[in-house]
Amino acid sequence: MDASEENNVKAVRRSKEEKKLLRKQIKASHTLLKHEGIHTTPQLTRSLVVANGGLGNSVSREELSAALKEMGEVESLLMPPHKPYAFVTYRCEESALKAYTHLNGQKLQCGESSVMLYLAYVNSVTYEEEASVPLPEGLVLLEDFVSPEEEALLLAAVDWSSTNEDVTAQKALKHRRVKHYGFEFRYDNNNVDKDKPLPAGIPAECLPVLERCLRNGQINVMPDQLTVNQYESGQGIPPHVDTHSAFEDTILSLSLGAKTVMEFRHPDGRVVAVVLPGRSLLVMKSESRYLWTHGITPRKFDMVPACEQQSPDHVTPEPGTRSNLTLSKRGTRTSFTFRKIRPEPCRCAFPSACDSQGAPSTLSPSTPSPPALPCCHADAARLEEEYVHRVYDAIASHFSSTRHSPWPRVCHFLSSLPPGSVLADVGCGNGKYLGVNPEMIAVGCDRSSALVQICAERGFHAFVSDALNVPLRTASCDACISIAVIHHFSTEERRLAAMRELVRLLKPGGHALIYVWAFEQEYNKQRSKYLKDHNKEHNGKENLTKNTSEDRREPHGKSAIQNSGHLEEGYEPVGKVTDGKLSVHTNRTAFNTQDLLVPWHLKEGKKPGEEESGDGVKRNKRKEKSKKVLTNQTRTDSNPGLSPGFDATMSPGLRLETDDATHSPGSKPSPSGTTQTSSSHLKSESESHLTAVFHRYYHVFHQGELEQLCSQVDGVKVQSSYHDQGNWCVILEKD
Ligand SMILES: O=C(O)CCC(=O)C(=O)O
Ligand SMILES: [Fe+2]
Ligand SMILES: [Zn+2]
Repeated sequence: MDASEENNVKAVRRSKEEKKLLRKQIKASHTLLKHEGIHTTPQLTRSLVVANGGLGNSVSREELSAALKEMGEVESLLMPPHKPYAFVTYRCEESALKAYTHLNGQKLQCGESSVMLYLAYVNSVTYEEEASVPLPEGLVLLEDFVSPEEEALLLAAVDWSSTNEDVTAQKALKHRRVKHYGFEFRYDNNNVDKDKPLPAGIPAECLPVLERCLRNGQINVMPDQLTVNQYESGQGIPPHVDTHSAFEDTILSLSLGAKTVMEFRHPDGRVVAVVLPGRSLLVMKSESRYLWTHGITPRKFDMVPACEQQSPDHVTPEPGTRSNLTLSKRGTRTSFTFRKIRPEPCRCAFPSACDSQGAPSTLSPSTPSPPALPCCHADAARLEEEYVHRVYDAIASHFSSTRHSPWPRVCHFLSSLPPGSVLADVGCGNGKYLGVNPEMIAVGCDRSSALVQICAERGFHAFVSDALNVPLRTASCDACISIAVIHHFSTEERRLAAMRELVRLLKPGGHALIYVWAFEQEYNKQRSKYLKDHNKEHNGKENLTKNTSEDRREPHGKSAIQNSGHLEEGYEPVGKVTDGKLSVHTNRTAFNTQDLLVPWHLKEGKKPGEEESGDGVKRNKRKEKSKKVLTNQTRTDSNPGLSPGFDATMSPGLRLETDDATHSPGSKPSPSGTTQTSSSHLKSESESHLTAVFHRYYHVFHQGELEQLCSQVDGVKVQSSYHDQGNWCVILEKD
């Protein structure tokens, strides 16, 4: 080939790449318009939207900012929380042009992974910032309360290596380790034995700090109880109210070491995230102490204001409504929580949260009533965000640790695909189907970035995507699978849209396999494993039986679900949507409604590292463990519709690196305030466990419903349909 031929080939290749880039860019612009209402323009302007360069893609402000600054002087960089895009405005158009030319279609390295950036000009940067939420009443954060020297002294005062556990009641909880001084706080009854002081009182090193608090008026009596919590990155404490009957009003929490974000939740759904820097003192009094829950979501990154000096309170509304946020990596944090034992019953002004005044244990945060079935697209999206996406992100690692047996009939479908077939697994979870047939090219996507991260760690190709809008070319796949995904869409319209999207990806003649959870758990006189396991539970497996029955009468379930004082209602299996609200299903029982919330329990109290991700041996071990301790819904590999698990997110061995969003599923109010229910709450449990209950939304399909849905999709026919262990399944073929 002579030089001119070579140049021609290069030019052709270049133009092919350019075309490809253009296509991708158009697609990105289209998505921005469709989902976010962002209009891009072909005209050169100073502002650009950077698709894939958002906090929602785990891109940090620093990383993006560094790349953008290389192109010219940046006037502003707006990174809306949780979004997969950012806006940049340059001082002049030349810089914007340079950024467009050099960064569009280029990879940005973020941490160990990279994202492909697509840039487009915008006429205006339209992102509505909401006013920041005030701190809960009675909450005060005092920064730099102790000096670095005092911090070192206090940290050194805690001897974690001590084997004399009786003295300080040291405990390795699953999500953190704790030591108690003065009195032990017992996680089994969420209270203290007031007549059993511990041999070790509050360490002398704390006294100067406490005296300062007395002098400054933060407290008016000397505390006599100290709990030291130590959190590694990825660990947390479930949302709770410190038991009223155990402790007096004021609670001091001194943060040492790495900063973290503590979320405060009001029963009306308001959530305030407070950044606690190292060496700061948090004073919780009155409403913030008695009524709001406080908790730390277990994750490895927090969203914090990008410019910390600006905001003395470090308050960010949740879900994030400020755009000047960045990701902050967590490190080890040690907190000293000082409290005064309460000798008499509490007579606070918050009886709904007061155990002395008849409310359930204070560790159960009060949360509002469950959501109603959505009546519009926006409501549906919010419901799914709260009751599907956040839950899966929260349970991702445990979910993954219990999902290792691929379903035989799904495997059969995959194995029968010819070598070289391109497969898309939409809603791939931990990727358990991506490696089934090594002869094919399999790519997965999932709405949960935490699960996608697990796929990546396992060496699978996966990306974060909503099933309604998969960024793959039309007709690019020989086969698609959607296993236990479509039942999480809360309107028929959205279920249909998900199906259409799946079909869009297929080549003519391509096949899609779809599994959804069935209303009919008994079919052809055969009960599904899901129901059968219920029987087992009633035949002697003691701790399982206990879990099941607890599900039914768990008193705190009540407060989480309906927030009233009658313990028996609200957590009963409810046969229909009552007063417009979704009902809560009782696990391992037959369904009696199609749209429901399936409770799911996260336990705290296991030893750290018990569930590590890793090889098959470890996984098997985990499975054994799981059998012993998991609550009823955790042994549900027999049904892909159920995400099993005790708390995985709090499991150190399985923590994910990219948990940017806040997570405690259910912990945030929806932006509109229409779905205010928390999808998780805490209950106290015996055996030193704390259990958080999560609720996932499901629409279980009646017989024939899946086929009926398929019939509304043009250009595809149902090749076969069947019932498989409590699921309705179809294989579609594209015309
Ligand atoms: O770590 C903290 O700051 C809070 C600890 C806490 O809430 C507790 O132990 O009750
Ligand atoms: Fe607390
Ligand atoms: Zn009280």
